[in-house]
Amino acid sequence: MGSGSWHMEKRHSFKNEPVKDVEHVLENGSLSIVVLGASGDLAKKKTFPALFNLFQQGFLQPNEVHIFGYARTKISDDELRNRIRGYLVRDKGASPKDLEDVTKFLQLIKYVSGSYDTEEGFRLLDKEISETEVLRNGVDGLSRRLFYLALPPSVYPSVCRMIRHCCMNKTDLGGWTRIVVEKPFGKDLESAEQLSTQIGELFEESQIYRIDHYLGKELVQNLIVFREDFGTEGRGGYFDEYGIIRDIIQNHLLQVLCLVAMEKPISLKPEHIRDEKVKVLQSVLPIEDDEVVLGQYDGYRDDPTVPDHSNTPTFSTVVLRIHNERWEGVPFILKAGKALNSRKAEIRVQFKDVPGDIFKCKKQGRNEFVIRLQPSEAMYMKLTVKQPGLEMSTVQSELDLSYGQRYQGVTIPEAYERLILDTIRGDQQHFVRRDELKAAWEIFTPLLHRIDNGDLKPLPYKPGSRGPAEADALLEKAGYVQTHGYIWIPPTL
Ligand SMILES: NC(=O)C1=CN([C@@H]2O[C@H](COP(=O)(O)OP(=O)(O)OC[C@H]3O[C@@H](n4cnc5c(N)ncnc54)[C@H](OP(=O)(O)O)[C@@H]3O)[C@@H](O)[C@H]2O)C=CC1
Ligand SMILES: O=C1O[C@H](COP(=O)(O)O)[C@@H](O)[C@H](O)[C@H]1O
Repeated sequence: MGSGSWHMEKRHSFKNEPVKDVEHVLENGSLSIVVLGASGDLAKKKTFPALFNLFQQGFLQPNEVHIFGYARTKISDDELRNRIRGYLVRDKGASPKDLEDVTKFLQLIKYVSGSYDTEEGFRLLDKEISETEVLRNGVDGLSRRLFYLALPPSVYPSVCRMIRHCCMNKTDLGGWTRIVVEKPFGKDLESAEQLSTQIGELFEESQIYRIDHYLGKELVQNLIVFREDFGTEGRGGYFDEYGIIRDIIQNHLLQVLCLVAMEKPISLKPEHIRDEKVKVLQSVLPIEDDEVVLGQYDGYRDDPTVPDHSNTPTFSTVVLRIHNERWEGVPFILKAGKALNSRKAEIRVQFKDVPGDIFKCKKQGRNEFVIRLQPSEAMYMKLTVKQPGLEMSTVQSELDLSYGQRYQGVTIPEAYERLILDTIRGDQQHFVRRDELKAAWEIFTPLLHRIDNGDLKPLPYKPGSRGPAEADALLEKAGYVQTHGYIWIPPTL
């Protein structure tokens, strides 16, 4: 950086670049990526598009990679390809080059049909993988096998057993077998521990990648507001069994909180970072009922897959207290909801008022540091400054780092893209370790059981609102001061 000016270097390529302090071994040889549950929603909307983006950027080399879809539905290779084709190219619209890449990518995909609890299908899958390995490797390549479980957790144990018995990498070729498991990892502490034990008997912790896609987002830290402008349309059956705390707060928001509140790790090594996150989780005090507001939007129960008397919260605000030297007395407010007034995810750090304010409370609001995760990724500092002019009056303004403006032409990778690449590279930094998962469930299980037993009831709120008014009252009680009349507008180009 020169004096008086600055410049930005664009990273033209970071393919195979080792990340500092993380031991990556450059590997060559056959890489088989198996998407189990390939017929499903997540596979078509997230997993295959992420693989396509990695392929387009050269991280998945056609001479090394083969992709397998596996599920019970009886379809051909081409039928699977046709199901996912329309999801591969991002919103921007497809260029002729994109379409050419889509065709090349789809040619790498094969489909195998089979059940999740019998050996027949998995033996067939192993045969298909082994044949491509022989074809790709010649004599000295590696056998790398990545199994992505885009499946309901109820089948994880049997699927893991089948992989272990039928589909492990060929050790005579070297390489590895890794499995990626989706949330929800259980429904409470006991069921999560049971699942962890079942999978842990089959695979080493270093082979298990518990994915939380919030950890793959570009801007991830403490999160005080999380709002969505859509309800549970089409997912009511799943959602009603889990509710907003299990769906978003216990995992995504808590992970983000850990990254904000943790102390500096000894190094960037995944285990050092995860050690610090566990310390934060273990320092969280039991949740008090009067620091929780639950809501359910009007109309939620109209979904035919939702029971008429459902007590499931679609909204929650929860105050967490971290009992350690740094954070004693600071409320961490986690808020998430369906069918709210806007769809956004952000971390908002509000600064206390300065004691002995010489402006005699004429300031418009408190200073805040905001990290906007989505949409319009940005970091901005909301500040009270002097209104330019002869008068000594104040106004709110911001120092704004908006990514769209600052990093023009740079495509921000999708969370799943980054995380799948991490799995291939063997980097577990952004995945949830077993003890982290346990500590996270320890925090929320007592509250969840009280909700499940009907001891706490959700309050109604209107779709398109901020949630129940009681939630704003809780924020205020916790010490958060809402700013009125100031709105940050993401800059347009
Ligand atoms: N969809 C999303 O946006 C997100 C999903 N997830 C998680 O990812 C995983 C997959 O989600 P999603 O794709 O939405 O799920 P789906 O309900 O679409 O299920 C995926 C596939 O699993 C098979 N399947 C469904 N139900 C059962 C069952 N009861 N027993 C055995 N097999 C079944 C079906 O394939 P077939 O019948 O062909 O075998 C289905 O195509 C889940 O754990 C979910 O919580 C996480 C974040 C977001
Ligand atoms: O895991 C889930 O996350 C999505 C929100 O993810 P985002 O990347 O779109 O912010 C949420 O809508 C869904 O209910 C939940 O299962």
